[in-house]
Amino acid sequence: MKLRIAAIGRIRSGPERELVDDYISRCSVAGRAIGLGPLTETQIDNRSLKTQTDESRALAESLGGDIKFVLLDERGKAFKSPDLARKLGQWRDGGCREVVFCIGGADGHDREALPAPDLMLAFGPAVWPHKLVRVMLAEQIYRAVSILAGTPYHRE
Ligand SMILES: C[S@@+](CC[C@H](N)C(=O)[O-])C[C@H]1O[C@@H](n2cnc3c(N)ncnc32)[C@H](O)[C@@H]1O
Repeated sequence: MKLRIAAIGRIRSGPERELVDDYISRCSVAGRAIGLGPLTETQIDNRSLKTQTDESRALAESLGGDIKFVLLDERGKAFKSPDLARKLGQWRDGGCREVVFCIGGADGHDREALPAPDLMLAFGPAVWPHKLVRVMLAEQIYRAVSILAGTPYHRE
């Protein structure tokens, strides 16, 4: 089952770029033997997108068919890491082809321009900057894959 982060805005360089790239590559290695990955990233260039609705439409167009759609939103459900891992494992075992995790831009999502999500995932009720959300999401996906792979990365 492929894994993908789709995000509004491009992170070209800097500490967030380095962290996201590191988790993406670690995740793709850890998931290889257990049918998860690669983890990839779609960065949506929003320089010519004028409104939140334009951004959400562009996100919707990038999704593709036959996917599980995870919307990142502070109003969503917070998951313990092992529970997120379990959810990904269930989707993989159920024959899901790809999971796409979507992060909005500075103004968030226009829900009417997006399909209904299979899961709305929150990293708590606080609003985080979208670049940090991308780093945290890449890490949590890597953590979930590590849990399913049985590696010692995650500790409780
Ligand atoms: C700066 S926030 C946008 C905040 C916007 N005012 C709103 O109402 O959604 C940019 C994006 O980061 C993600 N995000 C921010 N905080 C989050 C949280 N606590 N949990 C999950 N995603 C979050 C969401 O995808 C959001 O669209």
